[in-house]
Amino acid sequence: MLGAAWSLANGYLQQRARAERAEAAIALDTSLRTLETALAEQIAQLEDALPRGIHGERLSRLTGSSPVWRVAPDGSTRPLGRHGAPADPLTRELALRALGSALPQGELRFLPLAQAVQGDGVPRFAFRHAELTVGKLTPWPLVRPNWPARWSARIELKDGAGQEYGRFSLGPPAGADAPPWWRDLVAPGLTRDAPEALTVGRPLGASSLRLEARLATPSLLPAPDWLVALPLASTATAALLLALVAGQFRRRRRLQHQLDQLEQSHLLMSTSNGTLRERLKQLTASQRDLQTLLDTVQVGVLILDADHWQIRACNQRAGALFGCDANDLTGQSGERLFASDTDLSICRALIAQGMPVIDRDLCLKRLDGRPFWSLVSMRGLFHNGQPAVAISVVDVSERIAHAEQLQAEKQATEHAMRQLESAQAELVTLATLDDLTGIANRRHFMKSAGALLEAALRQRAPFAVLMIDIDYFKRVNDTLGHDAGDAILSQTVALCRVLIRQHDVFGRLGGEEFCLALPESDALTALTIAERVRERVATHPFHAAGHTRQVTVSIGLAVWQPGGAPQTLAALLKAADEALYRAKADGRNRVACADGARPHDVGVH
Ligand SMILES: Nc1nc2c(ncn2[C@@H]2O[C@H](COP(=O)(O)OP(=O)(O)OP(=O)(O)O)[C@@H](O)[C@H]2O)c(=O)[nH]1
Repeated sequence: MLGAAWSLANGYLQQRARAERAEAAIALDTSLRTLETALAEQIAQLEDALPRGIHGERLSRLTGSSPVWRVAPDGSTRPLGRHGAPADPLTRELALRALGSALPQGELRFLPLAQAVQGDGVPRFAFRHAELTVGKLTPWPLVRPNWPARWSARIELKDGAGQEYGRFSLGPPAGADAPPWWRDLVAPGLTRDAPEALTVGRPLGASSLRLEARLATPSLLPAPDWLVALPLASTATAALLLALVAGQFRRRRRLQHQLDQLEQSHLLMSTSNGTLRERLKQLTASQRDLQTLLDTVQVGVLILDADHWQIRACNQRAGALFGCDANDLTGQSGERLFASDTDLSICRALIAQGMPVIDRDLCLKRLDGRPFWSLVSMRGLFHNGQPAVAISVVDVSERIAHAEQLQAEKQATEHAMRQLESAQAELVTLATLDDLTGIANRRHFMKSAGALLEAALRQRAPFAVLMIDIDYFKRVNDTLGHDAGDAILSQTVALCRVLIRQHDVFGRLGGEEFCLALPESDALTALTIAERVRERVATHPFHAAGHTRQVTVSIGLAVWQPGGAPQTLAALLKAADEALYRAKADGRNRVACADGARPHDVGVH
């Protein structure tokens, strides 16, 4: 009897040990696959959230959460997801009541909410899928094979304030036979799509959403009938069984320890993913800020791929500059934006050599072919991991047009200034020079000679004047005509100008009468100059009106000597005029000195 009982117990225990090992392996495999699934989804979320270009699609918003509850052997539950809801007391209660000391370990996992904000501004949420994973089942001694039929899960969607937005259930009505999908659902590690999508048709508040999953209250499971026979076994068999059970419990603790380690890893991964998700949110926000900034600035920005110079992205200003929508500009060849092939070649060569193009005035072309001047900068960079070229464009057409207008106005002003100066010079000439001879007129001579005399008086330097008059000039006019007289007047002045010094002043006082002011000239110097003039004119053959004429001049000389009484120009000229009168009276073609100059007159015939 004892041997048979031992054999029976031993066989049973070996069979049970095999079953538990198989279950443990399944549990491990399930946990690993759960981790892989979570990891794959996080990677998918990361990829979805990666920026797709400056003007690409709107970035996906990471919303919702992936609450995962793990039911521990002591009946406690705790969330594994970063945003998981707190452990549900009802779930704990259910687990304890249903399973006693042989608890199933599993996860309720509702993966993640897909959110869509549609045109009416109402957010809609739907479960992508939900899964219930039972990590470990212990069929002995309390759980019967049909226990899953007594379970169901009710899922509620609530916001942070507890406002409910919808609910649905997983599982058959209590007491009904389990349909095939429910058996599949509770099979270890199996993931099942949610039976229906849940749509929330009204706006949500600012608070975040959370999911609550509750297990419906199951019936307490009755103990199997054969268990009643156990107290009838012998004390030794019971002791042996208890020892074997204790060994199984030790084995079970080891497996539990491994599962706890896995759980820790999962928790760590969830925490890391939460950090990553937070970082992605920040990146998304900064990307949004950057996009807003790019769309706000008045600088056109384009990103071209480095190989083909095809436009990958641009901001709205760039679209406006090139006369189209930014989306229409994307995909175009960047080369067609250049009005000059030479400019294009130079820019491409510089970028290819890794050199930036900084603030170049380039003529670019709108998509309809109209050129416009712009200030362009370019440099190479990496965009979405690919070598690219960033181009900034500032329209300077108005500035250049304004500069050209200013240049035209400047040239017009300069031309007007030149005309004014010319007119002014002409006026000065008219005001100061004699029309016929080109020497100073009477007014200008009086002014200039007066200034020279004042300087001479201050410096106590001698100052002389010569009054020159052509002899018998009336006869010239009468015999050769007035024009010939003009010609002889001009020629006489030209002869005299050759003989005078740079600082001397020569003027026509009227008619055929001229005056020469000689600064720093005493009587002898003035007399020498006067004599040269007289002789030069007298010996010059004048040609006028087809005739050759001899002309002579008479000269009156007056001098102010240092030490003498101060003289005025008028007084000096009067004295010179009186000397001239004497020269005429004495026979013309001679030089006569005023009183106080030379004591004698000089004459040559
Ligand atoms: N062609 C010409 N003749 C002028 C000009 N100004 C004055 N005359 C003439 O010069 C002549 C001056 O004559 P007079 O004052 O009598 O003197 P003159 O004939 O030179 O005789 P003397 O001076 O005494 O030797 C006049 O016939 C004027 O008409 C001028 O600008 N051009």
